[in-house]
Parts: sequence; C-alpha cells; structure tokens
Amino acid sequence: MAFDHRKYRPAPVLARPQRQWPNQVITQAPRWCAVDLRDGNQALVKPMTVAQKIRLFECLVRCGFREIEVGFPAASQPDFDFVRALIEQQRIPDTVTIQVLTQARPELIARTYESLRGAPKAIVHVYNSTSKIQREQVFQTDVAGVKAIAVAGAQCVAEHAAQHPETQWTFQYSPESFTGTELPVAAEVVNAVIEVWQPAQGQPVIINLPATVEISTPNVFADSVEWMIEHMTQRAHVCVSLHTHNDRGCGVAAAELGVMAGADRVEGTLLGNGERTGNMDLVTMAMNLYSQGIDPELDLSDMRDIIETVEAVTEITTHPRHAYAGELVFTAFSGSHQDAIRKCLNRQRAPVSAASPWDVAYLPIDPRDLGRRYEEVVRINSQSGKGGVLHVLEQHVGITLPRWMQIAFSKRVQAAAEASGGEIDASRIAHLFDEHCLNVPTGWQVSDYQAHRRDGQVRIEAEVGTRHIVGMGDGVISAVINGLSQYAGVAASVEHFDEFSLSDNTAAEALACVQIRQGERTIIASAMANDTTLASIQAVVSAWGRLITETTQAATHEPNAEHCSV
Ligand SMILES: CC(=O)SCCNC(=O)CCNC(=O)[C@H](O)C(C)(C)COP(=O)(O)OP(=O)(O)OC[C@H]1O[C@@H](n2cnc3c(N)ncnc32)[C@H](O)[C@@H]1OP(=O)(O)O
Ligand SMILES: CC(C)C(=O)C(=O)O
Repeated sequence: MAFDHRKYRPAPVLARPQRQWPNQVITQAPRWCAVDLRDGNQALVKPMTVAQKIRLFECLVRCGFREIEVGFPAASQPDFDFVRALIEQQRIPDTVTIQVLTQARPELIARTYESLRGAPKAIVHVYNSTSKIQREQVFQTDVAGVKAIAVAGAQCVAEHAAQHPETQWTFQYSPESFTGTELPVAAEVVNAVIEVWQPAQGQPVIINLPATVEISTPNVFADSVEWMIEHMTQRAHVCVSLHTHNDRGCGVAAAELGVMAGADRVEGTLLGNGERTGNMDLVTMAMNLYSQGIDPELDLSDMRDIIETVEAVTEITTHPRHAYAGELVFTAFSGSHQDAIRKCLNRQRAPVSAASPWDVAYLPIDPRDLGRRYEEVVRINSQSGKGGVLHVLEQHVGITLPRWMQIAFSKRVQAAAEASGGEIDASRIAHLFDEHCLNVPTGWQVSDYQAHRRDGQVRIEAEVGTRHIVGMGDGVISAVINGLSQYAGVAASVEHFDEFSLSDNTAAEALACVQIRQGERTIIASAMANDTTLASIQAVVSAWGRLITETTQAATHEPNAEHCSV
C-alpha cells in the first residue's frame, strides 16, 4: 500500500524538563524582517519583475518593516538589478535596512557585495545547510565539512565588508535546515561563525534559526531554540532570529513559542507566501499580538492594500478564511453567532479604548481596525436567525424592529433563503421588508386624517384610498380599528403595536409596526412617515388592507404567496 505511515519516522524530541519557555508571556513585538522579496519570490511560479518587487517593497515600507530581505542578488539578473535599483534610485528610507541572501560560496558572496555597492547599511545573510540529510546526501561531508563551509563563508563575508567601510554592515548566518540538524552540531557550527564575526567586539550579528522544513510540534521547536540560546557563545551580543515554515500548519505557532523561548527577531512574509506551504505569516503573528493589546510595531490597517499588492505580485489569491485577512473572517452566517455579535456590538461602549476594551463575542478584534465594516459582519442565508436579519436592517436600512416583528419577518427571510439556497444580501432583505411589511396594499393609502380627543375618547376621520373612514376609540389605534371594522364589517384586534423614531440617514422620522389578529390569523404591517400619528394610522390600515385582500383572494381561490400573514 502506498498510504502506509510505517514509511515515516518521528522527529526527535528533546528531553528537557528544565524548559523555561512555557512560563513566558510575549509582552512586546519582536524585531521583524520581511522576506517576501526573497523566500516568497523564490517559491513563485513566475518570480517577480523589478517593477513588481518595487511595488511590494513600498508596501512593506508602508507597513513599517525596518528590515527587508530584498533578494538573492547572486541568483539572477532581475534580483541583482532590483537591489541596484533600490540603491541607485534612493528608494530605501533611512528607517529601513535591506538584507540579501547568499550561499556560502566565494563567487556568490563577491557578486552579492557588488550588488550592495553604495548602500548606507545592509544585512548580508549567508547560509549553508547543516542537517544530517544534507551533510550525508547533498554535500557528502561530515560535521567538520559543513562547519568549514560556514566558517569560510563567514570569513569571506567579513573580508568583503572590510573593503567597504562606507556601508554599515550587519552579518547574518543561518544553519539552514536547523530543524533537521542535531542540536550539538547546530551549536558547534553557529559558535564557529560567531567566533569569526566577534559580535562582542561590536560587529552586529544575527543568528537565524530556520525551521526550513517544519517537522515537529511547535513546542519541540521552542525547546530547540531555548537549548541553542543556552549554548550560544557571546549570546548577549547576538540577535537570535527565527525563520519558520508552515509544513505542518504551525509556522506562526512555532515562531510565537520560539519568541517565548528567547528569540529576538522573526522572519516571515505577508500572508505567508513562501516555499511549499509557505513562510510564517507576518500578518497573523503581528495581529495575534495586536489582539492581545500589544503594539505589533507594524501598521497593518490598510489590509486591502496589503492583500491587493501581495495578490498582484504573487498571482496567489488569499483564502477567504485566511486569519485576519480573508474575505469571510469577520463574517457570521449562523444565527446564534449573529445574534451574539449584534448584541455585543450594541452594548460596546463607543469609543473603544483601554478603559473600555473591545469585548465582542466571535470577533477577536474590531474589524474596522483592518478597514472592514460592521455591515459585512453579518450575512444572511438559511443558517441565519432573527438577530442577523435585524442587524442587517439596522446597519443597511437604518431601522429596528420590535421582537414580535423580528420573529415574523425573519420567517419571510428564512423562506427566501431556503428557496434561493444561497445568500440573501442586504438589498434583497430591504426589498423583502418593503414587499412583506412596508408596501401599502393597493387602494389602502391614507391620504388625509383628522383626530380629535374629547372626554377621553379619540375620534378619527381618515381618507383611505377612495374610502372615508370614521371611528372612535380610547386612542388613535383603537379608533382606526373601530372605523375599519365598521367599514368592512370584519372584526380584528391589535395584538402588537410599536413605534420608533428613525436614524438620521432615513428619509422618514417614525416607523410604526403593527400586528392584528382575526381568529387564528395574524397580519403584520409597517409604515414610515414624518408624522408619527400618520405612521401609526397607515400601519394599521395597511395591515387591515392585507387582511381584506387575503380574505378576498381566499374567497376567489387566488392565494397570494407574497402576503404577510404569519
Ligand atoms: C532554504 C532556502 O530557501 S535557501 C535559499 C534557496 N534559494 C535559492 O536557491 C534561490 C536562488 N538560487 C539560485 O539561483 C541558484 O541556486 C544559484 C545561482 C545560487 C546557484 O546556482 P548553481 O551553482 O548553478 O546551482 P545549485 O544551486 O544547484 O548549486 C548547488 C551547489 O552549491 C552547493 N551549495 C548549495 N547551497 C550551498 C550553500 N548554502 N553554501 C555553499 N554551497 C552550497 C551544493 O552543494 C552544490 O554543490 P556542487 O556544485 O558541488 O554539487
Ligand atoms: C536561508 C534560510 C533562512 C531559509 O530560507 C530557510 O531555511 O528556509
């Protein structure tokens, strides 16, 4: 059988009962380095053009990255030209240090330095693989052999830098495939490189520990980071960096636990583009910090720009469920989620602040922080409920409904959703509301009325279509019902009545909602008007008109599927 788990071995797990990292809490952002233009680029079907790289570089700068790996200049002419363009066209802000990657090969290191001529500051990142597989099968060498490649590479990097003192150099070394390297081997190689560069004597040095391939659970990675830090010489003078991939889907978790284990810096890409399943996603990790009230020291508020840019240059679409960025991640279709979101949003005291923090069920952050709108938080289909329908009416139409009417109207929406099998958007909900509640039945428009109160009684005279209605009652509503009952000889009672003043963005000032009952039948109707009394009268008259129309249709065997009887 091809599908046979016995082909695989578990990754080694370190016995480390003295581990400290589980007790740590992340309280500040790490130093970030965006590697989209190098690791992201090298994984693409079509590597980026110089123009595309410039567009992405500018987006990264807007996000606030201070360290950006801009390429592998010895790899290809476009990579080289891009680095030259950045330097010659003075596109690198003072706040930003560019970083470039090279293998530990002298001719590639020489070409790398050539690309950096004239840069005010730069990080030269040299790597060689130290893993057992690569030692044995790729380099066909032993530990001493990979250590010698690393040391020679480190020396070569330092020698070139010494020839260009006009540039402020930082050196970075990666024991590539660190996760496949025995820890004592990784420490031996890393310490040999540190010995060459001497960070304690003032040379800025970054030691980057890559999960080139993610092979174990994030806790195992964190153990290995903590172990390396313990065994690293000149640790106080070294910036420990992490570069995780997402092969097991835990790239972000591994980086987070690695930071708890003592790492200072994290490399990754926007939205996680990169080799195979991708690099650690900077958006997710930074937003995870943000959602805990920690300043991520990046500005990701223009998420639309980030997504558009990344999609344009990578030709990879963003998954609708992508953490913080996907189209659907702030959207609830299910009724109980919608109801909770709506209630929490209504209770959330504005403005949200440290004193009154964000506290909304199902929404770990305020969607507006990333340029999203509350309107899109709730979308309606057959899984939705009355709370969701009400949210849409409140947000899109600017009206609210009493509970009894929410229940009645949401049944109409549910029926439409079941019939369509898909989403019922806000304009369709508004249309359904008009159709089932707000539209005045033909011939039942109130064109004029007079109301007089005398001796505790209200007398109403109203022009309804071609009818002249006269009625008496304790109040306006009962007077109208009285008049209508006399006119048509049909008795009905008002079961519910509510009236609301409307929000500023609606044309009318009042919304009246009514439910009348005749025997087993209930009818709902609403009316909007600037005059609150007119809204009340029209709502009752409309309900009455629907009742009469239905009765007539039933009598003539012409049922109208669109009526609002519930
Ligand atoms: C985990 C990572 O993402 S690391 C970054 C990987 N990124 C890339 O490879 C993209 C850019 N790379 C390239 O364009 C090319 O590989 C180049 C231009 C750098 C080199 O190209 P070439 O020399 O033609 O070929 P190739 O990459 O296959 O070279 C492999 C040789 O370099 C050696 N090598 C590989 N990596 C390293 C390294 N980091 N340091 C020293 N030697 C190395 C290999 O052992 C092999 O040696 P051999 O020729 O004796 O067999
Ligand atoms: C060069 C290193 C950092 C790398 O990209 C990796 O190991 O994934």
